[in-house]
Amino acid sequence: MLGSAWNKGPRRKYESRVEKEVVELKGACGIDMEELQSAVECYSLKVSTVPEKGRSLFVTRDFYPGEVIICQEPYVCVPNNSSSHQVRCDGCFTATNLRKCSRCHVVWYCGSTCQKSEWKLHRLECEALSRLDKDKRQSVTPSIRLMLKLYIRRKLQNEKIIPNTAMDNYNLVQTLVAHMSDITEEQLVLYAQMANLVHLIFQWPEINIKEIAENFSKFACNAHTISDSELRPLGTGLYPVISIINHSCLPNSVLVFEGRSASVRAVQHVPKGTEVLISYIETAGSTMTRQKALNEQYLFTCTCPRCSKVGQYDDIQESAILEGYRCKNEKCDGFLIRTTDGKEFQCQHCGLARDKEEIKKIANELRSLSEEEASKLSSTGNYQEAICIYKTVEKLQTKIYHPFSIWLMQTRDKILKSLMELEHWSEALAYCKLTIPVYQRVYPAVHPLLGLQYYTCGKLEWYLGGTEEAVKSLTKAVDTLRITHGTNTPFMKELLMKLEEARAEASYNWSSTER
Ligand SMILES: C[S@@+](CC[C@H](N)C(=O)[O-])C[C@H]1O[C@@H](n2cnc3c(N)ncnc32)[C@H](O)[C@@H]1O
Repeated sequence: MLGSAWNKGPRRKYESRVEKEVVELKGACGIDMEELQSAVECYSLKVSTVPEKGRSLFVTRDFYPGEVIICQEPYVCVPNNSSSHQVRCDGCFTATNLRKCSRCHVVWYCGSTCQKSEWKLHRLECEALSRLDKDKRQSVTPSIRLMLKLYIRRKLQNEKIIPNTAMDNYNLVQTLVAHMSDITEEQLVLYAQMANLVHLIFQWPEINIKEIAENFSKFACNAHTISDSELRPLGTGLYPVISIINHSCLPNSVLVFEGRSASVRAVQHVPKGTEVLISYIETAGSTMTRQKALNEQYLFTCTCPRCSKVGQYDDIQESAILEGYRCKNEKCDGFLIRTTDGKEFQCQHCGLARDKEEIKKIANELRSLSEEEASKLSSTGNYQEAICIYKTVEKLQTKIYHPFSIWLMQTRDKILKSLMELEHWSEALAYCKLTIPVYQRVYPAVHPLLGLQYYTCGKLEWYLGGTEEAVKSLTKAVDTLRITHGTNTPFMKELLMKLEEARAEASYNWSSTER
């Protein structure tokens, strides 16, 4: 099944990462790197190479919380349309009033404005897709489409149909990290199969299967999930300058989207000369969980200040709370550590021992419950049935996991979302309140997820008539989200308006009780 170009000759041994970066910085893309440096200089930024990390983005002036460090339109992007995701418009990612392209029957648009704005890119894709039979069209996943669009964009820029700019050209894609020598054989085979499909769809002799496979590997560690203001995933995009930003589990910046355009905002003071760092992953997990996620998808070992604590008492304690077990005494909030003989766990607060076998039994019961089934049920609108499964999971998790467990927090979040869909506001508020102390513990004070949870809490309190509580929660939401999301987006304008209305209502209620 593998393409001939891929099979011919031995797999090239790739140069070491940093060496490769230096070659790329000085060599093939020399001119573009200079152009890129002057383009990012306008943002008060500089690209430098750091040992063990490769290219990195540094600030050349102080940035303050809430300030946009850089924003960029995608080089290419696609909505996550699939059988398990809502279908969205290729232009603006909306999910309403959609119509399929009448020729290829693959791509959707909300109207002629989006269809016209995407036409330059879609024309060649449409031609290629409409040659496929129905079965083959089914195999055109969002990742395949992202690759088709990448090559079309390259072709249109080469032919000067779309202009090249310093921050928007294919040479920047060429400089992205691919990690070809580090990925598993299984991934390699998958990328080669996907590359074959792209080759077959295009039938363009000038594109080479090996290069397409390498670009799939680049997507895996450089593309970003485009999400809405409430961090619900909508699609995937490649932003070649934002892709220069490295990861930290204690980042100084956050990546958010407004429509398809991406903005990186400072969440704390970023002094001149500091590296801009965002988080690539969910940072609520233990060091081991975070390291695993980073190693598997991004193929590096994080050495940020949080990860450097691995093995120290603080880190052991944090892992035991976030992902470990609870004390047998229900009134005790202590965390458990395995005893030296490995047969039991011991509470580090009250000293009570807990039998490993008893925990194992409940863990097995938990494993037999299908959370996958619950997630399918809620994605098809069967919220009541999904809640039943999640509540059984929650009951068992409460028996074994620490009250600040992230597993318990995630289950309660799923129950909360389903309850909101069913408009069971009062129970939803109770669940939201259960999650907030965990959010406060696992996320830094300025984190979009914490801000959004305050927002949900505030909205529910307001619907339920708790105006004063709503004002407090919405104020906390605004304090956080004005930094992570800015103040000019429709989402933030709506939140600010809700806060104003809640304040007005609270002062009216107060003045009427005074009278
Ligand atoms: C999106 S790219 C970031 C830019 C990249 N440094 C470059 O040279 O193009 C992601 C890759 O950068 C590297 N990287 C990112 N953050 C890192 C970190 N904290 N430590 C080491 N390598 C890191 C990893 O190789 C990762 O796969």
